[in-house]
Amino acid sequence: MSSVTIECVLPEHCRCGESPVWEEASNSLLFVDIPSKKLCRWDLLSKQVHRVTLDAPVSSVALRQAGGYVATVGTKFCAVDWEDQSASVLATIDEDKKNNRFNDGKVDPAGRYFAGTMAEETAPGVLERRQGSLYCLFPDHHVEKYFDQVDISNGLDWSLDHKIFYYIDSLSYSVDAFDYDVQTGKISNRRSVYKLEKDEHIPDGMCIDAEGKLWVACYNGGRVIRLDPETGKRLQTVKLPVDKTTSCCFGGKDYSEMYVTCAREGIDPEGLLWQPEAGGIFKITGLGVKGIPPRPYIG
Ligand SMILES: O=C(O)[C@H](O)[C@@H](O)[C@H](O)[C@H](O)CO
Ligand SMILES: [Zn+2]
Repeated sequence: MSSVTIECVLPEHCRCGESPVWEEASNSLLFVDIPSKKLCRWDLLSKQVHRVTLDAPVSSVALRQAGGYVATVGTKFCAVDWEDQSASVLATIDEDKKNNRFNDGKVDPAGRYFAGTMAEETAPGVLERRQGSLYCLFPDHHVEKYFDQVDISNGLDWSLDHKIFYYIDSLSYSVDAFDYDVQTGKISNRRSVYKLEKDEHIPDGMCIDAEGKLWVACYNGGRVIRLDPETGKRLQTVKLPVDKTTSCCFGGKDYSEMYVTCAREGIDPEGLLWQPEAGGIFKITGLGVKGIPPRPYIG
């Protein structure tokens, strides 16, 4: 039995850290700090972090096959040139909803960029309900809307055989599944595969492991949980020394380490006394399971 260890590897004070993505080519972790409008890259060997500030909240980032990255910035899908620190717009969504912004996003097994929206929060978890939608940016840069009525669009990933799309609307306290057609990108047949328990609080970011099990970061729950989407059972709970865990991904050597982002915003000074590392990047080792590489957007 390997033993699980948890370490804060980067004492960043992210207001809302999110969207961790491992970039093998640079041996680094990408992540965003949404309200700070920052896209960050942390180099595993040098331990240096580079930050690019954009002109609107950056809610997710993904690799791009053509080089650089893609990111969801405000209500735009953007291409990001890391060298000259610029973002160019690929598509704009929710133009009729002035208070909306993108939230979590990820690239599907065929290289399409999925991301959902939400109304801007006045405080963590406080927002106008059902304003969000789920979108997909296709390789030719056209966008399709899949559904609306979303509260906080979050956690997304695909099954290892690419036949299921997993999705979280946080305030439904449910992890959902859809049938997935990887040829067309179409989703159908929504159902719930796991309902969160009270002490798990709010489901946020999610990733799949190499055994097809789901890892969900629990906002306010201070943990990541491992779920079997076939049986609907929780298999494991890993607690972290911070409350507002937001998302997780596998990375490092052979994708054998898990990286977890979290938020500092919304914690009062008293709370910060017992969780001084809130907003940092955490690394979990010894899980005994690996992840899979992130896919690049192919447009
Ligand atoms: O990171 C996100 O997904 C949202 O942008 C955050 O604001 C929080 O998760 C939310 O506050 C939880 O309720
Ligand atoms: Zn999130």
